[in-house]
Amino acid sequence: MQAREALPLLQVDGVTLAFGGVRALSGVGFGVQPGSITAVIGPNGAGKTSLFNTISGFYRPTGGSIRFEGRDITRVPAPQRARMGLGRSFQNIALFRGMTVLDNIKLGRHAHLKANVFDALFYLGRARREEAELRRDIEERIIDFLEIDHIRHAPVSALSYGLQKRVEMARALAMQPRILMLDEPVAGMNREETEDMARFILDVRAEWGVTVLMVEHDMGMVMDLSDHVVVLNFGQVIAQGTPAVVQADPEVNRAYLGSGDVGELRRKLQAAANANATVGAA
Ligand SMILES: Nc1ncnc2c1ncn2[C@@H]1O[C@H](COP(=O)(O)OP(=O)(O)OP(=O)(O)O)[C@@H](O)[C@H]1O
Repeated sequence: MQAREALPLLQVDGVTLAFGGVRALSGVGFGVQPGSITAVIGPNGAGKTSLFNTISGFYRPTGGSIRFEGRDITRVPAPQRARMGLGRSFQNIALFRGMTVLDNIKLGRHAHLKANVFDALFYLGRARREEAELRRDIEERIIDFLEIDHIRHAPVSALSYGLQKRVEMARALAMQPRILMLDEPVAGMNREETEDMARFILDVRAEWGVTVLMVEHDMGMVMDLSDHVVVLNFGQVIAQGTPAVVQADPEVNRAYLGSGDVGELRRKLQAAANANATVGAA
């Protein structure tokens, strides 16, 4: 929890996105505070992936603006946004499956360094040595942190789904992001894998100082981990605030009722509330 409101690290204002006649996003606005864990939730088709793709620059919004560290990035191309510090994972894992874990992580790092190729040429020998050392340091720190040392030389295709998700997080971290965007980080995971991932998300903030923005369907996890929750429905923000505020919002309940998800949502919200009451605030 932050002691006071700082300037948002990421500010989304009035973002609108249309695919032909389909309005995927309509005037979406929210801020991500530095050091926070912010979650975007909503029923299927609410616009969560479209929003993520717009923030990371894969989609160009038809209206509105996105500011990152105070700078307007609405028209900045996706690779540049990544180098500026917007790292992300994908709903359907986007790793190179035939390559090893380590090579996938190296690729994340490479994307980060690409902008400095010409600078590096100037300093050639020294810069290259320093870069190689730094690169190794970062890779080792990430491998150690995510507890994936034992699989570093394994091809990604041989790993369980949970481990692949962890490697994807490692690759995103290798870019040394200021904000880590996680698209359904625990989708398809069993309970143990989910708990591991929740711990990594909390630790990534605590130990690496990385701000987290995630899309997630697992309500227990969202309510446990998040400082701020943004609820989308039909491409609009229908509620946002702390987990407690969002859980109490009648429109949120109606949105899930309309989608047929309400039984599941209520059960999970109740479980999360009970757990919070027992454990106290995180
Ligand atoms: N590439 C696309 N072309 C056309 N329509 C799209 C495209 N991507 C998304 N949409 C539409 O935009 C709306 C929002 O979809 P989006 O995938 O962003 O929702 P979501 O909240 O991520 O859903 P889910 O939880 O199922 O992943 C939907 O009506 C969807 O059909």
